[in-house]
Amino acid sequence: MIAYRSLRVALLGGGSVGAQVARSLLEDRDELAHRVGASLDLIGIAVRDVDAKRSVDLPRELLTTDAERLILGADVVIELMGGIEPARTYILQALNSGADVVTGNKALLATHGPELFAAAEQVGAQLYYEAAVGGAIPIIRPLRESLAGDRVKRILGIVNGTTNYILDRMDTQGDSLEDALATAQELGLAEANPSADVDGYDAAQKAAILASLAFHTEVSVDDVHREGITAVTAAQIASAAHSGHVVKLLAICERLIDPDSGVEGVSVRVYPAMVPRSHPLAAVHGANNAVFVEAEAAGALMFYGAGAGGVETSSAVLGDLVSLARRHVVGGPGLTESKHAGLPVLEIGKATTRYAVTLDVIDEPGVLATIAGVFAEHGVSVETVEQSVATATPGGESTAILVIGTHGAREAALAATVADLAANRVVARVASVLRVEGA
Ligand SMILES: NC(=O)c1ccc[n+]([C@@H]2O[C@H](COP(=O)([O-])OP(=O)(O)OC[C@H]3O[C@@H](n4cnc5c(N)ncnc54)[C@H](O)[C@@H]3O)[C@@H](O)[C@H]2O)c1
Ligand SMILES: N[C@@H](CCO)C(=O)O
Ligand code: NA
Repeated sequence: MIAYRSLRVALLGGGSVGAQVARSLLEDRDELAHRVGASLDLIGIAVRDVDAKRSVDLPRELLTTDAERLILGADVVIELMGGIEPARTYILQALNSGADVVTGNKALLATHGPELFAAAEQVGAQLYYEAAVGGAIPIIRPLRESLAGDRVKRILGIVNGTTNYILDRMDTQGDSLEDALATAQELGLAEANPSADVDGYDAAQKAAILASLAFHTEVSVDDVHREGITAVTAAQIASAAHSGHVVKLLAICERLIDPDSGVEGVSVRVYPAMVPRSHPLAAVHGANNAVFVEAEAAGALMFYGAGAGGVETSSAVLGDLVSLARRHVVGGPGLTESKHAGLPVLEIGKATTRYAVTLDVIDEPGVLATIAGVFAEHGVSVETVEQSVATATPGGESTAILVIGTHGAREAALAATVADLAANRVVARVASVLRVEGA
């Protein structure tokens, strides 16, 4: 047996991911030592309660409630507690004492990333976070390293498994949103309070992290336009299916020329959108995640797999740990965060998207012309129009359903069109406005 030098590893958090990381560190000790060229010695696991029941039995002598003391004796700190505080303070403490850090904490990175990366750079420490986006799926390293010589133009990501599960059930089983959410909760996918997932907060955090890396620009979660899935109806899903689309909650990061100033910026947004069934993202079912990257030289790439799960996510954490530990052994500076481009983050009104607008209209001569006129007035070009059979309302009026597909239009122009349509006498109801992406 080769006598390796020892790297002291402190683990903060022994929950769903942390416990699996601890198990691998203990069970695969020799193999990991060969891969790293140093032995990874788990010196302790900081938990809230050493007597709590866990999915994996962790050696009692490793458990401690004194995280600060544990950090002081470590070469590498793995933060898997989640949340902003005390995770932020602990990571800063670790970096400032010269330790390298692995974290999966998207909430923290999307709000305090620049502060953490600056602290790491100041002391030449490394900060890795593959688990923060797409769980087990390698996407941070590909953006940070593999595509470092290319120019990413756009990312379309399904980065929240819970909402993808819900929308997939609505599409494949015909469930209502409420029923699909209840099933996701029964399966332990969605929390009792599902807001972080269904309101798009989790996806927005991941979008901020992806955009920062892809565009070499600091993007915070506050810069991300966010719409969740709570307003998506079974009727919208059925109507999307009818036109060969599927509805997905997308995290969209794209380079954009500001239509007003002509200056390049980025647009980062999360919302449910119709995706053509022929697009690779349409085939992402259940709670899986996928990130579709369009780069100038590489073309279209898709990264697909398990976006969550303790065992699966531990793979990403261990991959980071091995990479960072190798560098720790060899010495030299770690990867620093590249933010030199400093592109402005443009508000959603400057983005261009295609739309499907569904209207209940009065069925009388000239209505189609009136509606086409409203679109034309705002410079929104109509690509397709579909009218379905007229029905009589309880008031005796005849109505028809119109589904209007637009060419690419500015968000602001579309919003003004919809407001005018809603106020028009011939429109009984704007039944649905959904964006179309990936076409
Ligand atoms: N679970 C997943 O599938 C998944 C996927 C990707 C990323 N992540 C991220 O990984 C991190 C961990 O997630 P998880 O699912 O394992 O969470 P979890 O809730 O299962 O575990 C968190 C652990 O941290 C401990 N903890 C929390 N605050 C603490 C404190 N102040 N002091 C000591 N211990 C404390 C808790 O007791 C618990 O053991 C989070 O940032 C999460 O966003 C999780
Ligand atoms: N709640 C998240 C877990 C992984 O970040 C999801 O549903 O994808
Ligand atoms: Na990942």
